[in-house]
Amino acid sequence: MDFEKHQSLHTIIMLRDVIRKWWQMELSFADRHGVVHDWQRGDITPPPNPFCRISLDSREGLRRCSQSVRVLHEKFRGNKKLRRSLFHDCHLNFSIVGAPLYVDNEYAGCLFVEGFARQSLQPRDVDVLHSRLLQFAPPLSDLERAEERVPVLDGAELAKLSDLLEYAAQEIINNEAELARREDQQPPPSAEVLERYRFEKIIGRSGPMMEVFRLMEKVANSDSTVLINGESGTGKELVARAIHHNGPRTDQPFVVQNCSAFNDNLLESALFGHTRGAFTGALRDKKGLFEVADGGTFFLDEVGDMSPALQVKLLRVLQEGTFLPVGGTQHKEVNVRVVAATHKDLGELVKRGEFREDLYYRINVIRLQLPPLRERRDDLPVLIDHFLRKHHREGQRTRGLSPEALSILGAYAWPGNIRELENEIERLLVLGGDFEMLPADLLSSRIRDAVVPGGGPFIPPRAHGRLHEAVEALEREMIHQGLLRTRNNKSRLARELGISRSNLILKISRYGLDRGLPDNDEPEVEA
Ligand SMILES: Nc1ncnc2c1ncn2[C@@H]1O[C@H](COP(=O)(O)OP(=O)(O)OP(=O)(O)O)[C@@H](O)[C@H]1O
Repeated sequence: MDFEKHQSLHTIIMLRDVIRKWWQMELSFADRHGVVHDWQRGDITPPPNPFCRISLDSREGLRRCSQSVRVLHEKFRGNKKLRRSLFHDCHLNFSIVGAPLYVDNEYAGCLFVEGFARQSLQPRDVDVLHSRLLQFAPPLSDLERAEERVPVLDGAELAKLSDLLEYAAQEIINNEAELARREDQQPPPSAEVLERYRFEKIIGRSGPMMEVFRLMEKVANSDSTVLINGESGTGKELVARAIHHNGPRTDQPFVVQNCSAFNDNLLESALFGHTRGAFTGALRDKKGLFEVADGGTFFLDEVGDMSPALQVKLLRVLQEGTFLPVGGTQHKEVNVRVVAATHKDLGELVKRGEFREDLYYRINVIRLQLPPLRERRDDLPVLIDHFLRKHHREGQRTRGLSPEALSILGAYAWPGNIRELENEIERLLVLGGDFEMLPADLLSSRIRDAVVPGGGPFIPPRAHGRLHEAVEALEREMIHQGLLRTRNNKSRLARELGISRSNLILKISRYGLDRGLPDNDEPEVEA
């Protein structure tokens, strides 16, 4: 959830004011990973509680405060039934109170207020507090005054604060639903915009692609860093190029580098260049790609595969526009717009400590999510048509696909996405010889077998015989295709089909569809 868009809500402004006036504390937000974005950005309003102020000021203290918030967040995340406020004691033994946020029944983060005591501090408490603080900060000179400034909330006050937090959370949830409703009602992108992307050869007219076009239109003219997320072959590079060509840097270079293509040393030298003698074989100075891209756009593909050392260097380029070539002693300056892409969940990598959190927030300014082809099947006919024209050779008859071939392509899960579809169509055209309509048996066996195990013919729904048998045949087919498409994710498929998970499992077993399928489904906690 993007908390920014709720900050200006009248109710949130009022509640924030009330919390400040009554208790001198701050209303804060942690996202669905338990990350407090304001703190990450260094945007910390100094709390009057001097112990908390010192803690938030120090690197280690901030880490411990964030960890304390994360414990509260884990309690919410671990139990979907917890919808009311909760308390937790922080690393300094003060209290945090938080209220969870749910959007579409999914946990989306929490609102919290921290840094208060639940009863007056005793001299012994102050000593303990002070000694904990000493673990990462210099001694406090005036302990007595510090102690007086700690907000103390008794039971009744605490109940009020919890109510306010729950109220604020409800306001945000309502606002989120309202924004989603308005988004749904937004008019589709203008004909001019669609024409432009058609020119860029980005084909798509499904809902998810319209959303992508709308966002592209917004980001193209800005200079902000963009993160494109999507499985392999979904068109990340194509979209990055279009963003570049539709923005002010279009006359400047567009440079591409895949971060998983080289080992660390080679990648560093490719990105940042090297000086003569920097390593064996470096016979002369060599410009890095960041320098080549100066003034233009740099598309960094598979950014999630960058080593920690290179992540530091990339962060510096993004924050300061400078870098040091390998073996160099002088920083170089560049003005490059970075469009990064990955098929990985960078948030997850951050949690596992494999991707720097500060870099994540720096590149995740605007995120474009490219849908996999299986989630935009409406685009299949236009994409097939596009690739039939694209790979049509001079002198060949214009050809189409037989209905049976089309229905197999329509049912296939396309793990390799548009790249796989394009290759398949190109292959069909080569193999098709003089066929007017390309038949299903020319399709790759991989595709035929996945759709109809054993490679038998695809049976379209019957239009004759007994109704209940035809309905059962259709139901079986839909579940079967769904299992292939979702890779056996029963929770997701049940949601898509609009039936309960237990009902789906019963049907799978009744139709004997559970044989030979990998069991990678995760049980879902029911709300
Ligand atoms: N919407 C689209 N319309 C037409 N062609 C597309 C579309 N999306 C992707 N393609 C084509 O599919 C192929 C793969 O696209 P691209 O290289 O941009 O994907 P990618 O997500 O960057 O893949 P990878 O992560 O494997 O590098 C390209 O030939 C591209 O032209």
